[in-house]
Amino acid sequence: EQIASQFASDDVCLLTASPLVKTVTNFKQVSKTLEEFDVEEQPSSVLEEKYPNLKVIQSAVKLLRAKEHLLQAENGQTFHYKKLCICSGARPKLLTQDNPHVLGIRDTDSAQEFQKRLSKAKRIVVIGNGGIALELVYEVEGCEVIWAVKDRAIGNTFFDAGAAQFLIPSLEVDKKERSLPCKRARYTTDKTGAGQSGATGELGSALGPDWHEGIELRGTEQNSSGVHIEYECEVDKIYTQQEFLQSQLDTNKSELGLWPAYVQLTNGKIYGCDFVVSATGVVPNTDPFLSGNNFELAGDHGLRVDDHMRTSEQDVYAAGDVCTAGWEPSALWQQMRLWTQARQMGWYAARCMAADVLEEPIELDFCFELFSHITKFFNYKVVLLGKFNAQGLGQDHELLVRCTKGQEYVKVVLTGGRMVGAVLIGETDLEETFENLILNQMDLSRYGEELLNPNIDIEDYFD
Ligand SMILES: Cc1cc2nc3c(=O)[nH]c(=O)nc-3n(C[C@H](O)[C@H](O)[C@H](O)COP(=O)(O)OP(=O)(O)OC[C@H]3O[C@@H](n4cnc5c(N)ncnc54)[C@H](O)[C@@H]3O)c2cc1C
Ligand SMILES: NC(=O)C1=CN([C@@H]2O[C@H](COP(=O)(O)OP(=O)(O)OC[C@H]3O[C@@H](n4cnc5c(N)ncnc54)[C@H](OP(=O)(O)O)[C@@H]3O)[C@@H](O)[C@H]2O)C=CC1
Repeated sequence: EQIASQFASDDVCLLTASPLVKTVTNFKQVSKTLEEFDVEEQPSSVLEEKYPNLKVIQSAVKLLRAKEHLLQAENGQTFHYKKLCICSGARPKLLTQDNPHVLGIRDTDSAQEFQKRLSKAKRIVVIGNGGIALELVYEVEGCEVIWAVKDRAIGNTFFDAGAAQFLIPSLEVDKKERSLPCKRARYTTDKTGAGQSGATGELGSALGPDWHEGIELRGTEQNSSGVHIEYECEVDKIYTQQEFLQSQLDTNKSELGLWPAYVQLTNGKIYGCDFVVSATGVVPNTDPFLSGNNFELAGDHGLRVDDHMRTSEQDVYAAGDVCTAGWEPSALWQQMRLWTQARQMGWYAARCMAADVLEEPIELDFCFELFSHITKFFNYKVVLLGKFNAQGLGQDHELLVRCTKGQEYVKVVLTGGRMVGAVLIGETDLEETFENLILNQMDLSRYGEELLNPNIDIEDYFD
């Protein structure tokens, strides 16, 4: 959209493997860096009507020859470009490939497959301790969930053990008694039921906020059988029923019951289950269509981009989950593969492409100054700012925490008396003030613990 509006008389092509195009709507800048928006899937005609110079072509790219500036699509068309931006996202990094008992969740198709399998399940095992696992264990009903996490506390990619402690009781509350959802970015999925995947069957767009809204995530049991958490363990082995029964494992097999699959954890425990959800992160979508070029990849296999979102191939930019920020980041920003950052990177990459064509200078956008994310976990609004988990600070930091059970959890990270990060759970109303305190790096030493005193209106304090 940004390129099409900046170069109204040039042809812009959006090549996508998905039949529907995701668009950002109701964009709202909540504060300097925090933003809220909806993500909607729309037919490509909506976008083409808005930008007459934009053409949406629904066909997966099968080959890129960057030196020749050309792309080949699966529908047989060849495209010559002046500038190209790769936004091919990421795919689930599954525990094991091609195991029919292991599912990942990424797009509408995989979410529907999950729902179908869940509707016949009594027990599932969820592996991983990030965004998807947190959402699933809370949303699934009528099915026992065994949740195996590597860490000592839940949700390690998003918060610390204190926040986890605050959230855990929500898992025990009966779903009917849970409070109403709070406001957050809404993601709407295609209601026609049209699948998203392209010809390769693997290229649907990632789901986003509230993907589970409107999908019933229910197993076969009448009552919710709850979530059982196994801490500090990983998967040792996954057995099919036949493999398990034939194995020499020193365990009472009949006691474990008869299940389609069995998961052996590194703590020695074995659980029978209907299937396993591998919510173990993502890997950028770079193959096979980018092979044969000279792209520099980062350690996480993302396309490394510089501060102008340029890859190592000339005139090829990248944005979103597929890329890895290769510039020296601000002390308060880190990359996380999220909607917010995908939108910001796409918008900034387009501006960089335009600046390069027009030979104009461009500075790294302000949104990369401070990490910020608004989301929802266990029905609580969650705001993450800066080095919210004291990432990279070693021992050189101090934490201040305020917690009211069932209501709010506030944590700030200070280093040298200055605020560098915060986790805000619940309706704290502190995000804007804390964002300002982090951005202006004011010395807060003299306020000490008063900073989180609930009887002080902190907004007035620092006005
Ligand atoms: C279950 C789930 C829940 C999530 N919840 C949240 C959340 O609450 N908040 C949040 O901020 N983030 C969330 N995320 C993360 C967020 O969805 C991603 O960070 C975001 O979608 C990345 O956007 P992207 O455009 O880079 O990639 P994608 O959205 O994955 O889009 C990539 C596009 O590239 C296309 N494509 C791939 N290969 C090709 C090819 N060869 N040719 C043509 N087209 C191709 C695909 O069809 C797709 O349309 C969630 C992710 C998942 C899986
Ligand atoms: N509300 C939100 O903002 C949401 C965001 N998302 C995003 O969607 C994407 C996919 O989500 P998700 O898959 O949950 O990815 P995440 O990166 O959020 O979490 C992956 C989790 O799996 C763990 N893990 C990795 N490998 C293994 C393994 N072999 N065994 C056990 N655990 C392992 C990771 O631990 P470690 O970190 O120690 O490697 C981490 O806890 C992410 O980019 C995520 O940010 C998804 C849902 C909601």
